[in-house]
Amino acid sequence: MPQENLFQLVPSSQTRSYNGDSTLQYSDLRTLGRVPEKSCPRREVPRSPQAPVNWRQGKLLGRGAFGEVYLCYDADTGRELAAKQVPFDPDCQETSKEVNALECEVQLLKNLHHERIVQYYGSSRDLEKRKLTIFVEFMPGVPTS
Ligand SMILES: Nc1ncnc2c1ncn2[C@@H]1O[C@H](COP(=O)(O)OP(=O)(O)OP(=O)(O)O)[C@@H](O)[C@H]1O
Repeated sequence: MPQENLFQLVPSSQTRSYNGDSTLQYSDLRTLGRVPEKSCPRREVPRSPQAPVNWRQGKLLGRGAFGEVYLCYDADTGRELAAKQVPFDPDCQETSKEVNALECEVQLLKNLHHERIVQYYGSSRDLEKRKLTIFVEFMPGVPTS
């Protein structure tokens, strides 16, 4: 199958990325002496990972309790990620609160950098499609479900 049929381009104007930064980084913890220098070998992860802006949706990787996970191609960096899509009702105050809480959680998880922890890159809310997309490191060996 030609490469262009594998991904669907998601224009950045449709999505609202939540890339706000919290200030405490792994390296800050190291400086503070909370993490031993040798306990965490560093990976090639940007200091402050960002959710992709222009990205293409690829094949379905699996389904979980809260939504579907798709392969995602970041058109700006050429990187492959996994995009977890959680449907929500933007007109419902209750679910909007839950989505806010999820976004905050992703913001915290973005600051965890460890080779044994899947890297979070951020999230974006699409009100039109009524979905919150959470971007995480793509783990090629994970069996599809
Ligand atoms: N980072 C990833 N890289 C590759 N595939 C993934 C990744 N994350 C999830 N998947 C695939 O998507 C499926 C669903 O994942 P998801 O995290 O939504 O659900 P889960 O692991 O069952 O946990 P839960 O539903 O409790 O959140 C997984 O079983 C896996 O096949």
